[in-house]
Amino acid sequence: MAADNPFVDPVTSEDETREASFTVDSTLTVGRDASLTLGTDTLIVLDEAFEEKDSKNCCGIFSSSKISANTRAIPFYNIVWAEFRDGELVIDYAAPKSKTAVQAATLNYRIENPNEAAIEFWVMKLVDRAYGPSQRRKRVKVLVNPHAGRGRAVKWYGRDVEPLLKAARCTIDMVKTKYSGEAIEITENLDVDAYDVVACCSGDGLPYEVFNGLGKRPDARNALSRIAVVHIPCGSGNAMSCNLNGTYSVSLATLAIIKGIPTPLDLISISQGETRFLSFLSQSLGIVAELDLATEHIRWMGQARFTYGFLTRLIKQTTYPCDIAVKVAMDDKSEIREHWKREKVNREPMSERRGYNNFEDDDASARSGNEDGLPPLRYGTINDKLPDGWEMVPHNLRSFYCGNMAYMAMDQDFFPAALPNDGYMDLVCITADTSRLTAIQMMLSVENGKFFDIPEVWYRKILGYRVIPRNQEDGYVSIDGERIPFAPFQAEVHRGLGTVLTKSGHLYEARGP
Ligand SMILES: Nc1ncnc2c1ncn2[C@@H]1O[C@H](COP(=O)(O)OP(=O)(O)OP(=O)(O)O)[C@@H](O)[C@H]1O
Repeated sequence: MAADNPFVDPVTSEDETREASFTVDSTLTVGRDASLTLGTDTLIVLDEAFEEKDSKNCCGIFSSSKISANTRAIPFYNIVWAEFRDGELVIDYAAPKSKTAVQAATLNYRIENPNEAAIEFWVMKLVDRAYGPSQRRKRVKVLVNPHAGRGRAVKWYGRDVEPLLKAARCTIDMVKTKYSGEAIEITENLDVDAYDVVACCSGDGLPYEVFNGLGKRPDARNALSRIAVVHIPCGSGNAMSCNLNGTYSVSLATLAIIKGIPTPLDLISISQGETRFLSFLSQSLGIVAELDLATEHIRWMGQARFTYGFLTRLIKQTTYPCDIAVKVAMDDKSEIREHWKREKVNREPMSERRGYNNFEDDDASARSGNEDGLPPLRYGTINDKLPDGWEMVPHNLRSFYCGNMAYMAMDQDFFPAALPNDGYMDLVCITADTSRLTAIQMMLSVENGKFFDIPEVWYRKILGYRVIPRNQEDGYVSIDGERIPFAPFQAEVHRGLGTVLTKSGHLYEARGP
């Protein structure tokens, strides 16, 4: 049973019998004046030497975990490795450096006349508690975009990422990308049996390339389910880390990845012209796409450029005419909220979170065709006739915004009901008849978490859509923050096609609706 359930620590379950016949104290004495105790959530370190070190002020990184002059508590979450070798006990952990950063640190104790079996068993229990259901010693392909953000990704990798991965005994294979699109080539040809994780030290642009590289392979489905794509926030747009790691901190994101639990991720096929590619984060047209893509010239304003861009478009009452057909799954906010609450406590195994096992819709093609490549399109491409039951409706929108994750940036929880693998995209449309005042309220409400409840926010869970822009020579369509041609496109979601690592194993780090 334990092997089927990612939320049960298999090592713990299997070892219950071993433990029963092996009376091991939770406290390990590691010297005359020191002991280590496995507490509920922390390792409690009692060491007379702390007092002395404190008086010499040489134990700064440990001070935030101080319980008393000679006792410290290290959360199991922060412990990344422990081993007993050649008479020495070594515990590697992420020590708090500031409120928003951790750094690799080590505790060493040489033990005279050790009871090796007892110590090894104690170490095993410590590592079990430190990792829970998360895989240890992950094999990580790291891709660093040297141009991401303000060009500091390489420096941050060396300072914050690599030391923690090494402390966790991960296998590391790092490559700096040399040109745009190289991450697609690398992952299209990656030996997926040799790695567990592809980690992008970048903005959201590199994960977008990685999903698409894996998606181009003849064994796309296998590759996308085996390899967890993760993000270490080094760019200017870092929504992925916000959703999965709950942080913009490079070192805290690295720790979240070391401890992350494989989680299936819905991916979206976009069909435009003759091409098909994948989106993992969002698709937008109208005001949000322009803010994403057309405010580069005022980048010096920082986050304020979005507010400025939004207000100038609002004053001009800019609208975006288009024809839209949507395959709606839920359009009632209370139903959507109940759905999210149900999913929050859903502990279905991973295998049940991929594909549409009980798809009651019109088409069985989703499970037919090539078993290995990308799943067939249930709703066809943009060039096919409109699927049965879909209806093109003319709209005059201010914004068409479709999300697969909750946060679109730090504190920008646009899609609070989004879930990693419920098999739906979340769609927010803002219509032209929304007053300027309401539009401003909406903008402000995104930060204070009240966006979902504003009556004028038109929020739906959907399976697919087609958009055809009208009466505009040119404009902006943004897919995961990347610009694509201003031309008709169609989207449909594939349940749990991709894989990421999350802290919970099934939710984003957002509050929910
Ligand atoms: N060596 C390179 N030279 C130029 N472009 C690169 C290189 N490596 C990656 N890229 C491209 O940089 C783009 C943006 O990358 P990323 O999202 O990592 O950073 P970012 O700072 O958030 O960027 P942006 O704000 O421009 O989206 C990606 O499309 C990627 O293909």
